Amino acid sequence: MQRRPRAMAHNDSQDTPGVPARRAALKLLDAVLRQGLPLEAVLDRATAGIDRADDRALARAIASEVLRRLPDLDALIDSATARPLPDDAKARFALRIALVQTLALGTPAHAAISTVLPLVDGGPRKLVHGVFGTLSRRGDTLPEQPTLPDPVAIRWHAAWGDDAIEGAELAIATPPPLDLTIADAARTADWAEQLGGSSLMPGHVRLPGGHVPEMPGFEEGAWWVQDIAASIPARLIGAGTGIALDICAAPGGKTMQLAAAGWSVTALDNSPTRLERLTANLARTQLAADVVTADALLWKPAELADAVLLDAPCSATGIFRRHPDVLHRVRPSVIADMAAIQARLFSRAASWVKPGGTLVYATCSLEPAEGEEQLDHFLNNNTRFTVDPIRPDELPAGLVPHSSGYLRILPGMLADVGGCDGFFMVRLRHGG
Ligand SMILES: C[S@@+](CC[C@H](N)C(=O)[O-])C[C@H]1O[C@@H](n2cnc3c(N)ncnc32)[C@H](O)[C@@H]1O
Repeated sequence: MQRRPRAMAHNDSQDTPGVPARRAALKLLDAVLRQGLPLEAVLDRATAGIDRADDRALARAIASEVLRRLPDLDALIDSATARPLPDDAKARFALRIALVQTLALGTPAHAAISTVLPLVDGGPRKLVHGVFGTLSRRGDTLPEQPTLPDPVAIRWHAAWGDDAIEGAELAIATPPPLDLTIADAARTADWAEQLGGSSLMPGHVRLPGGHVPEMPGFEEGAWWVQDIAASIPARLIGAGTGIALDICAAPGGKTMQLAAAGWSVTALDNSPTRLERLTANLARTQLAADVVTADALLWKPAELADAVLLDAPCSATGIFRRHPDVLHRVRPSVIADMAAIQARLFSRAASWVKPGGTLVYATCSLEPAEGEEQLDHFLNNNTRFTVDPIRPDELPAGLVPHSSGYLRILPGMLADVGGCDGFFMVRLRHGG
């Protein structure tokens, strides 16, 4: 484990305005880049003591943008130093934070550097000031198409080729749209009109953005936020009145889809805090499900289900647009660990499906080990199940099922209408 930057020990109350947000951004970057933690998991801790919501949001925005632009920021820094700074040098962290503000977030140069220099107090202030000044005078900019970190580019190139790399790099530079799933698909056109959005398929509305709690329909629970790709696994199960098990359910996007489609849903998750969000979502949308807090590797249902949805825990590399930390902290060992858990969950989920019933397996991952390879392994070990091929008419225009019947969503797909998350999903039928 590398050393921690000394700035961690500082008392925020001593700071001038603007500095606490940058100090929190430094803590977030330290947690992701050096400790390998998810940014969301450390957000509260890193921003503790910052009263203003907009300062907390700024800290997160700065850290996220650094993570999106890291290889290009580092190339700029290296071009202005005689010898490369170590990756974990406090000066490099400070420069990344200052530069991303001027080059990507529109902060004036004097504000960006004056709020970052206190982060290196008692350290290389002169160096940071000098490198920042050199780059500002040169008028260097970041490339329009950001560069993926090398290990990710190599891995995804080997799996998916040039187009996916190009698609991923362009996706990093484009703010993702806000997708909503409409509880009553028959009202899709009404909501698209009321909210000023467009629809890519029934039950879906896409907007450029928005302040969700203030938007019409939020309080009455007419819709919930869900990327269009994430809405497809539950759509593959369709409407029904039998028993559906959603066994990695929280925060509940797919549980709500299944409940709205008529199923008697049991929503299971092993995270009590994430299940609190699921329960609040059900209350807001006035949809019903039995909520169970349990480890799916130990739990068993009382009876077999007509449909089982396994939206398995995964590396989440498919959601890099909104969570760019995955580009840096998901290493091969993380993927292998997740794949081992997925294989166990997949075979347990299969044992809970009635003869003739449906099993959907999905991951928001761009790693074959969490998608195609899981399916191969499952089919080799569960001969009662066959792939129930996904049909093109079940998908938004622009997404096409693989010839083997599953759906692989890669970066660059749907790019002309704003893109979507990366996913793998397959529908299987229990042959009895
Ligand atoms: C991809 S997320 C699910 C997202 C959810 N299906 C939705 O649409 O809102 C995976 C979930 O699996 C849960 N999980 C991880 N390991 C689990 C286990 N062994 N048993 C039950 N849930 C688990 C996590 O807490 C997480 O909420």
